[in-house]
Amino acid sequence: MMPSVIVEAPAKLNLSLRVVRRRDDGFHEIDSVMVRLEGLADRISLEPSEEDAFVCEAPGVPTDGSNLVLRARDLFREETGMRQPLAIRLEKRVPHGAGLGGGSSDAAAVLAGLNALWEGRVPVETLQEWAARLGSDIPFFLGSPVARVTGRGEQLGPGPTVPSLRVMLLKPGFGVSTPDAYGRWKEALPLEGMDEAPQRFSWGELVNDLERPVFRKFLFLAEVKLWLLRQEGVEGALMSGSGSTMFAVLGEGADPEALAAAARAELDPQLWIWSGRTQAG
Ligand SMILES: C[C@](O)(CO)[C@H](O)COP(=O)(O)OP(=O)(O)OC[C@H]1O[C@@H](n2ccc(N)nc2=O)[C@H](O)[C@@H]1O
Ligand SMILES: Nc1ncnc2c1ncn2[C@@H]1O[C@H](COP(=O)(O)OP(=O)(O)OP(=O)(O)O)[C@@H](O)[C@H]1O
Repeated sequence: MMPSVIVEAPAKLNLSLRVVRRRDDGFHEIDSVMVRLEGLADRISLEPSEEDAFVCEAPGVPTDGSNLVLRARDLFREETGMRQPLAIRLEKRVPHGAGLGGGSSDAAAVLAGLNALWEGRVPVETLQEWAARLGSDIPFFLGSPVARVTGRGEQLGPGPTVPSLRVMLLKPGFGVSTPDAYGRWKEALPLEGMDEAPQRFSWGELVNDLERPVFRKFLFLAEVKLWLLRQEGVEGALMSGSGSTMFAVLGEGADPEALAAAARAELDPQLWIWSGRTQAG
């Protein structure tokens, strides 16, 4: 019997997300700098067994064939002919509907993990081609921790040199649907009082063209951004991907625990909050 493997599936942030145009196939051409996070990751165990099984206890995450973990498993099997039954367990730590690429990262981790069980026979470029069939964001998770992505998100290029950034993530109880966010792009009018200009840093800029359409529907997210920008030690604030996670880039003087307590007291006691670092590129 093959050995088992445990793979980590880290979350991502979009430091910049420019939407260039809507394509004829309904997808949007984007130009984005994506970074992976250090220490915020789902965990997936892939255990060769007598028959297939899949366990995921996270509320709201599908356990049927629509879960990206199973879609990645099935695609790997179709392409390689690997037949070994597997007991798969997915432990979610990354919230879903959050713009953190949780499901995408799970799919990439399964492709990489199954390839490890398959003695690394599939080159990473081929895994990335398969990944792109499952979702636009997935190839990124099989490449460098910082990358510039174009096309519908599946074309990877070298990213800028970004140091490990101190960040704080805040997510309200609701999620945002990615197709809905892209669908509202362009129609949305500017929001009064909202400065959409890129926030510039020595390593690049923070900007997200999906903020305007998403903020129009979820004004609370605009409030979170403005609140963050007023706090001491916060150097920048942005929505990640299509939301609903808002993140702050923290200066060395910021106190994440005090910030989290203030956010819960002043914005929403139910906020999910995580603080840590991005992986350096
Ligand atoms: C918002 C981001 O997270 C930013 O990194 C991604 O662009 C989303 O990528 P994803 O979740 O992997 O998206 P997919 O699963 O490929 O697509 C879901 C849906 O989002 C919309 N979509 C997605 C990617 C893209 N470049 N343009 C789009 O219009 C399409 O309606 C698509 O049917
Ligand atoms: N392994 C998975 N983990 C989480 N959600 C999954 C998974 N597989 C399928 N889904 C479905 O996909 C939806 C979006 O989840 P996901 O975590 O990928 O969203 P997201 O944070 O918006 O990602 P992105 O940043 O790629 O837009 C979920 O609400 C769920 O129905």
